[in-house]
Amino acid sequence: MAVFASGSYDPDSITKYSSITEQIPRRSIQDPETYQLIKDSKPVVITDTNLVTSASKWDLEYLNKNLGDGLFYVYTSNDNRFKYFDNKRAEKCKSFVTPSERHHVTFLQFLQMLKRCARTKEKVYLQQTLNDSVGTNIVTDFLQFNWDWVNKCQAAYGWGSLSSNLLLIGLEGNITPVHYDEQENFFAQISGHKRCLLFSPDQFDCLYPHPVAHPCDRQSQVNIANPDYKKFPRFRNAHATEAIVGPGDVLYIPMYWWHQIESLSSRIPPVTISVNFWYRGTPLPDVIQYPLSPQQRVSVMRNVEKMLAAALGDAEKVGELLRTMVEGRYT
Ligand SMILES: CCC[C@@H](CC(=O)O)C(=O)C(=O)O
Ligand SMILES: [Zn+2]
Repeated sequence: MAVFASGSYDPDSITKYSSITEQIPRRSIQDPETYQLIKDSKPVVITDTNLVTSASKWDLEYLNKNLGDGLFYVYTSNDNRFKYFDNKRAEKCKSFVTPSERHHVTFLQFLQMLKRCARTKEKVYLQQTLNDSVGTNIVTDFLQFNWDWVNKCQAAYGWGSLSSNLLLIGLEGNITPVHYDEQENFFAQISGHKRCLLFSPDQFDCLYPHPVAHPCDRQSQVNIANPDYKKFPRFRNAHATEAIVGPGDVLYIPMYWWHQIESLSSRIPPVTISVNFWYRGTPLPDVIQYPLSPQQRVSVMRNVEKMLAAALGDAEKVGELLRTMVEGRYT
């Protein structure tokens, strides 16, 4: 494997997908278009926010010294895909095979797992909400994030409160497969490069999410690297927009936008480090404007699935009822 200069990535490590059609714009915080894109709930890479500059010194050694002796959620996967699943639902769903395994370990144990991956080809992904168990140096770095800028954005767009900052430490090749979140997200890249593929919320019908009651709610059933066009024919019509983010870049992932995030390979640094900023969405407007936005349609579909599961007393019966309601009547 070639060694790449620090801070670069191997362009050959980028899987070619047919569904990519355009690039996500890269803009400065000085550029008014940046704020128009965010206002329009459109993705944009903001290149000079200094949002997490205080974390640019975060590497495995510094984090091991300063993250404290708390426990961290670390996922292991036999392939390189880390598809999110709801642990509680997974435990209730006997037929569900977990796509990865969740471990609760110290940072030192995480480093040992990383070392083992070099031998076993297993993949590992630390995904931990930053909490008050971290050491004082990390608290200092955290307080030195550019809160002035991000708080101004939160207020300007009427977003809800910051729900969490998730620390992500991944290996080259790690993939978080296509899914959407019900939160606004400033995704800050600290170390290494990640390739981000985004699909607009109006492509819900091309991306076939699992049922809302399923452990993989919000996750697409389509593996975009090897789509099953028999089961998911409309994926042929999907079109993605792409960005490669590097240290200092902040990608705005609007709420309900589908995204797949891939850690690109480089040798220096051996891992990718990111911190996301998840904000609760804007509260519902007093007066609903019609036609509904694609995001509002997704929210309505989610509520219908939840309501029917509750009304029937069994989420497994929702599909049959919907087919009875629609087939031959609403087609
Ligand atoms: C568990 C969250 C993973 C992250 C993507 C990634 O960096 O792998 C993401 O999907 C998000 O920030 O919304
Ligand atoms: Zn996400």
